[in-house]
Amino acid sequence: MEEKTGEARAAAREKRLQEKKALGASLQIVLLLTLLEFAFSPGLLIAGYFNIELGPLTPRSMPLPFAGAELALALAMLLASKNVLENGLRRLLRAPSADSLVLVSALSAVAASLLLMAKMYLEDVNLFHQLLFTPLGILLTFTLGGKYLEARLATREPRPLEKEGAEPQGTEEMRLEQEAARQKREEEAQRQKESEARYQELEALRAEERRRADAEARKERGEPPLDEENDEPTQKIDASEKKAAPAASAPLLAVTNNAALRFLVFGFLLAIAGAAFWQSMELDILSLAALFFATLFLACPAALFFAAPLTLPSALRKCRAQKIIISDAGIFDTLTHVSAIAITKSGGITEGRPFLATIVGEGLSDGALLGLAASIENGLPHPLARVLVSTAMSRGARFARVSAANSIPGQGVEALSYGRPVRIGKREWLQEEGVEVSNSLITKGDQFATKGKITVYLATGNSGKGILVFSDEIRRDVRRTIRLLEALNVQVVMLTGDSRSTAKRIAKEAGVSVWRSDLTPADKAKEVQLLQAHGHTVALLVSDPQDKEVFSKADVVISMTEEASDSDIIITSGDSAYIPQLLTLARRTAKSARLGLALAFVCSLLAIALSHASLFYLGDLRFLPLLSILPMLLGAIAMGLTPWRIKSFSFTPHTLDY
Ligand SMILES: Nc1ncnc2c1ncn2[C@@H]1O[C@H](COP(=O)(O)OP(=O)(O)OP(=O)(O)O)[C@@H](O)[C@H]1O
Ligand SMILES: [Cu+]
Repeated sequence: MEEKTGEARAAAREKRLQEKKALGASLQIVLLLTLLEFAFSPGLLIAGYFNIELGPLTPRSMPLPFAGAELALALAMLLASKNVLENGLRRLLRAPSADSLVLVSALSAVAASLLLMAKMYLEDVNLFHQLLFTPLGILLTFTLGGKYLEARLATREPRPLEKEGAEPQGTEEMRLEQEAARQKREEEAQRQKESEARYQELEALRAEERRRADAEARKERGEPPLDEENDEPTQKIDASEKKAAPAASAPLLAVTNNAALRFLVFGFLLAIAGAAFWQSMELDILSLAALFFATLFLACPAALFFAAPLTLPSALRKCRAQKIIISDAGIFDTLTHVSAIAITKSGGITEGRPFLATIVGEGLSDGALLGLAASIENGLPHPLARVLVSTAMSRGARFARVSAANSIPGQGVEALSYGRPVRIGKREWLQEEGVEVSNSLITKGDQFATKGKITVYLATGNSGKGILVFSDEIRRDVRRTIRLLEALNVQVVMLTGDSRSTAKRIAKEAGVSVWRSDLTPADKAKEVQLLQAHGHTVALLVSDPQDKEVFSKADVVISMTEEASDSDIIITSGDSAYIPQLLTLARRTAKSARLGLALAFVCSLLAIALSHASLFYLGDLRFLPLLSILPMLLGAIAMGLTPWRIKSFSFTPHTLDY
């Protein structure tokens, strides 16, 4: 599984930047060589056509030396495009990519031209104007140019939102809040690092113990002791993976690679069919072979490489206009495949702004309960903890002295107060820890839970002392969003760490039919993986930027707050209705690209048909170079016209519905 951390993204970006530089350099060289090639063949031919006497420079009198010079230029071009061609070769037999298509096409151009040169030499005819070296230069220029534009698109920084200008009200407050949140996050990160270190120590100790026990058991059984280094194999795998040749980055739209395979197969079929036809017409073998390779060359639409740079920017612009931040243009391709979305309850389904609704005490006053709870939670980053502390402060509850708290993710928190353990969290967890919770307390708690409230139990020693009941409103936009998602055939799953009863009620109110409750963060990650195991491409809608574990598993991470800066897509307006619309936009983008490719391919087919017609009616391939340059241009133009489907798309915010 690909890890989607900030570092991995930065590394990928660095790689793209280097690729871009290399592509830019190759592009310049190939462009220069193509221009030279142009001066050579069409230039000299036109001069000859107008009877401008160039003496020894006229290809009519000495075609072969000129062809040789052109060949030399063409070989230099191939050398300059080495990276693309090598990459194409590497993938040709395993999984042909767009680069493989270019490789086959480029070599075909050279092969066809060499055959024509052979014919020129053997039969003493002048076929100078049929050579495919200039079209080859154009093909390579288009390829490198498109790739360069794509790399530029991939490395563009997501533009930060305008800082100045009309700020919505309460921005200052929001900024302060965010600042505070950032500080909290940093503290939390520090704490997490410490606890991780502790955990690793513990793991190491446990592993040591296990090894020792293992060794002893073996000794008893009289088996020879195992090698100590049992984690060596994994290291070896790592090393070999690193040694593998540096593969080029994936294209921004996978559709280009998928289409390339089809073009390749079609090209071969057409070339074979054409050759078979002319064989029956008893065409000489050299012409036959030249035609075969020329067909292969024509079947490759150079527009393939313009698919991403010509269609994606309009989609990205649409997003930017709605203040949707897209971290990486490549994520659009993943979006087109999204078939399931996991939504965390707090913040995704509910507002994510819980408030303390009621306190149910048993043997402790409400004030004492609140004070004790707040003292334990003091300084913890959990949303419930923050609410407890601020509520306790505003109500003037007295804080108790407690030891440092130990929080268990998805369960609760424990601390020591006057030597006695005090715990606050889920009922099941408390009971597992040996806490007695009275039946009347359980009944009351369940009543609140079935109403969709979050119930947190507090216990001192091993007796339950009360329940803190939190309310978190359902988002107003969520029902519509879920309906829209289902209309797009996207499976919606709600994930929550809360209890079954609470989850059931919230899910029902929001219109979510599939939900999973009582999940720890690790369980949430597993749920995402389970969906993937069922063949889904999974988007994750998160509110809590701390759920790193789940983050790294999902294919796309969407969030509705800028706090979660690690996510792939941030909908800053916080309107969840944009999510289904984003999926629609992505699907349309892919469709546009596919349409453009289809048009480009039609241009190629037309060129192939015309070249056969020319052989049939005129008896030679005199228009071959023209017939190969024109479809490339037309294909690229067609590609540029397809984004009209994206331009007609517009986001409709949820509020318009009211
Ligand atoms: N610091 C805490 N204080 C009190 N209860 C806690 C705390 N941490 C976890 N819990 C208990 O565990 C449950 C799940 O917590 P978790 O943090 O996994 O869910 P969440 O992120 O708040 O909500 P969701 O999973 O719905 O997004 C909470 O509802 C609460 O009962
Ligand atoms: Cu081509």
